[in-house]
Amino acid sequence: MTHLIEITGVRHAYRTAKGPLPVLDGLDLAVPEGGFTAVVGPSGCGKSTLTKLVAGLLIPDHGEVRLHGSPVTSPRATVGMAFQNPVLLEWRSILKNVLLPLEIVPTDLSKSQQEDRARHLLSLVGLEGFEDKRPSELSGGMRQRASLCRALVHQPEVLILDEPFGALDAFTREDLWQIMHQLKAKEPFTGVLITHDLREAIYLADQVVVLSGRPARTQYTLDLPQQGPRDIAHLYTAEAAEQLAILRHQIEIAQGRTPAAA
Ligand SMILES: Nc1ncnc2c1ncn2[C@@H]1O[C@H](COP(=O)(O)OP(=O)(O)OP(=O)(O)O)[C@@H](O)[C@H]1O
Repeated sequence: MTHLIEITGVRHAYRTAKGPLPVLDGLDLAVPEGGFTAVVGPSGCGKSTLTKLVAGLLIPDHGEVRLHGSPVTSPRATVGMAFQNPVLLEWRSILKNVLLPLEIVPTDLSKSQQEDRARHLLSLVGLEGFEDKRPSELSGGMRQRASLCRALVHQPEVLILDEPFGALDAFTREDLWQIMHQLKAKEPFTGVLITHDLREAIYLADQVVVLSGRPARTQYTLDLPQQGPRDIAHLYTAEAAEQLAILRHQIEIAQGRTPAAA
């Protein structure tokens, strides 16, 4: 199978005043085109570092990160990112916030096509009618929906989501999960989701990768094949309970609280 994202044998250490801090030590990850991989692991194990490597914001000390077979050696504009804090610019309308990447990334779209695309994305996430509002006039969940549109507006080949729903209340978070499935059905992308929420991982992803404690390596991969959007009711099935139990066990191993089976 050809993979859009291929990470092989990646090792990376940050240079700090106290010497090198090894963060990744044997990271392997492959995401096929159109795939959606969730990455979970103990706090501070190197999950955000992994996203920086995919975006080309960091270059690994050893090993390789490839997108469509070509090594990532500098920042890639074709990677869209959304974070826990949506960081929308208050002096711009919601529409103009969503259009921001198209002012930076080269595009063949005319100004009116760009605006049509931004409006289309906003309508897909239920923000039709809010295009001219300022970020502070929207709820946290609405701001996060706008930031997802901004991450997708330039049709990135990879969408990286670094705990985008972590600051939302449980109900808003579930709404956003369902919106993610609807978005993916209409605006296909290849995604990497960093999360601490195992339910979120099994609801959204078709592959969950568990990282070990720092320095992190790929400890375990759970495949969750899915055809089309998943019903939220999936989370209350025996199958989901079993998947969650497997992942919880793996996290305990990663945290050093349970020894790995021989
Ligand atoms: N630029 C940097 N320089 C030095 N150390 C860093 C730098 N960025 C991150 N670190 C350290 O590297 C380790 C891994 O950080 P990273 O943010 O990748 O972990 P994480 O798994 O995303 O954490 P969390 O689950 O808490 O969000 C942490 O100990 C962090 O303090």
